[in-house]
Amino acid sequence: MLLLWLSLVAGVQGLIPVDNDVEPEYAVATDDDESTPSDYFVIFTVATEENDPFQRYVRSLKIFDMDQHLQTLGMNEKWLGGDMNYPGGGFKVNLLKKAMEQYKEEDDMIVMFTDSYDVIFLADREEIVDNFKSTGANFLISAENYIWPDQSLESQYPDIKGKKYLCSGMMMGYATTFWAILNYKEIENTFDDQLYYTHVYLDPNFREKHKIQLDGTSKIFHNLHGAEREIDFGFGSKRVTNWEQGTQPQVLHGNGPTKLSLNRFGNYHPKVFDPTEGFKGKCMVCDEKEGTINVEDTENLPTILTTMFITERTPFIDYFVNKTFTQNYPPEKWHVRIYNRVWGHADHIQELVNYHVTNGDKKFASFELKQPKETISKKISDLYQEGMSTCAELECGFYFVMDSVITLTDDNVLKDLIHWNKSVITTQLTQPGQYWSNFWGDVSKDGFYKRSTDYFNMVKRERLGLWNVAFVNHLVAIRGDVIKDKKVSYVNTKYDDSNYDVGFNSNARKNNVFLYMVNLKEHGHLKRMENYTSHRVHNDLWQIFTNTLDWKLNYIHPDFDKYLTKTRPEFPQPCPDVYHFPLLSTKFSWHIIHELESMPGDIFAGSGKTDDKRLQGGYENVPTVDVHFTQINFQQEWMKLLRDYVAPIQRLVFEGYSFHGNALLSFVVKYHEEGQRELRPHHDHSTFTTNTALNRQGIDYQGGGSYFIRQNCLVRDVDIGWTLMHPGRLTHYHEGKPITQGTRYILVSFNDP
Ligand SMILES: O=C(O)CCC(=O)C(=O)O
Ligand SMILES: [Fe+2]
Repeated sequence: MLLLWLSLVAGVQGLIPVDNDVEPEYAVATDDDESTPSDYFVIFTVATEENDPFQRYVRSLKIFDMDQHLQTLGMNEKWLGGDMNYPGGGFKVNLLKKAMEQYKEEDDMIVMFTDSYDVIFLADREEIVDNFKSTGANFLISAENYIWPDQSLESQYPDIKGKKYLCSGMMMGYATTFWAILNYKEIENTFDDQLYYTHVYLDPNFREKHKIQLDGTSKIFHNLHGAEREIDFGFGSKRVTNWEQGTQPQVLHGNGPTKLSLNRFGNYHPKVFDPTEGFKGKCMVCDEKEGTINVEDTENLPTILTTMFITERTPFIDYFVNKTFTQNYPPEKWHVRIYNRVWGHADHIQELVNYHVTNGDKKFASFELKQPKETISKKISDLYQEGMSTCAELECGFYFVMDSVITLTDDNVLKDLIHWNKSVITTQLTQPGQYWSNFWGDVSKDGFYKRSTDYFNMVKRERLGLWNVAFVNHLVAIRGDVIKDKKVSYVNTKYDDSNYDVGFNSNARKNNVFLYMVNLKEHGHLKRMENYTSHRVHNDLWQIFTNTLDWKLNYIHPDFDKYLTKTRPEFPQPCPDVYHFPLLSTKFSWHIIHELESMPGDIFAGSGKTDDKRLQGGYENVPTVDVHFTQINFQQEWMKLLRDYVAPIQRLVFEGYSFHGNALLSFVVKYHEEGQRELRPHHDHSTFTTNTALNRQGIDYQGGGSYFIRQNCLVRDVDIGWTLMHPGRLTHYHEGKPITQGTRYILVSFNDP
């Protein structure tokens, strides 16, 4: 026994690197030692490059401590097995034959062969070997429902339990048997390997002599093609189960058109994500450090290129450009490009560039702005492709595509994506309150959207993790080496120019590039681009219905939310029952003034008289020089603002009353030293009034202010966007104090008249 034992161990040395300095202890090994014969195991695979699916394969082996058994054949060698899309692969058989020669007499050794790009392991060696032994076979080959590549052999297949046709992507058995199989016949490199094994299996004498079986019931191997529905996903700690056969397969093969299915299984198994832990589940792979980039190590951060693409008219374009420029990344390692294809944005973009680049303090590694005169005649896909080639020329470590449809609300997006070190990755961006996002869980045959079973769980942010998905766009980080190796491209003649992103994703999938989406952290969202008007100066002001969240980010005062949580006694009250809070942003104030002042002629002219045709009664008791929101079609927008932001504050400060949502008169008042300077004492035609400062007392004008006569109280120094809220038709008899210099703008709304 001991003699045989030693010869076995000699074989093991070929599999596991042995440290020569260590005294070999195996000669005195006991049965439960590491090097018992059950250890005598090797897994072969053939792979010519260490791409994403190969890394997934190796990780699945590592999870079960089996990577030590792996021998990869053909790595970095030229593939001689013909076109992978057609029958071929005899090359695999010949590589195996060469590698197996050394084990040809090892009759206790168990050898496994699997494909790697479309295979994952789901169990450990012990379970696999035990299951193998329980079959009584000397050699076990995986089975499927379809005959390939030679249908004419149909009648020769023996009937067995479960699936009866052979698939050569996964097999295992004793080394001596495998050797016999590999030597059944000579095989050309370009001959089909599956057909080779089929001939072996369909030779009844050979099959019986060598006890060759197919694994018809997925005891070990499960091929997904035509058998996806037999499989119960099993989650995290639970196993993938073939409920039709009552088995728990240990190796899963995404053969044929089931690659995306396998990707989905691979999002959970082995030990990738466990949705059973807690409500949201647990991303197990997210905790793995191996292969990731430490983005805290600023010295060693990769050089990057970010490219902003503006290919359609975009609301809140300045927010998009600003948030890109202010990302947290060392500028000396950061190249920036802008491709603008929209004439209407050209001047604005130039201004933003002047601010951030020409006059900014960040000195970028390089910068270029391409305006419509250069970009408009080019195809969109060519612009994206050009950006990518620039990245290759600049030897960048990562290339970021950033489309103007995105809104980033976080400054660490670049680093957070680089961290994962993936070939292609995005962060989940979704239209607020919608299921429209920047990734697809699955694609149909034609390459377009298809819902995956877990898409909603991700979009609703119920499952947070790192996901291998079918399609990503709008914010995409692509690793430099993937670009250099030409595995990704925006050029794809199958799709028209407007579907440049569909073409990109299709190319990537074809080239075994995984497309990741991470949703651990909320980095931003997507805007809606439809219904965007173009006839205003500040069209964004009218976006409160279409892009409500962006409207808030841009036009509501940054401190507004803090006041929602205050109690009434905490609320600033400059005069009795006159409350004071930050409502609108400085940007809103500037935009609304600018919008009115850029209208042709003088839109304020003609107002300020008691006869007022704009009013239903045609008469205004205490007229101001003003513009009513009805005049600029802003009334509905303003009412929404009242409902969404003013009403909750009103309920807080005037307890027991609830805003009815009416406001017939909302207007911008202009006091000017040469026009109307003041407003005489009056009551407002409202239950409560809001009065918002749109410019600065002491800078833009002198004097002014709201004076509450009965309370003998003047409020003068109101910051931009801050709003006074006071009772209207009773108790707060008030006047507008005269300005002594400049122009004063206020926004007044008579609420619930
Ligand atoms: O000038 C002010 O602050 C008061 C304006 C006012 O009372 C009004 O427009 O009704
Ligand atoms: Fe008033």
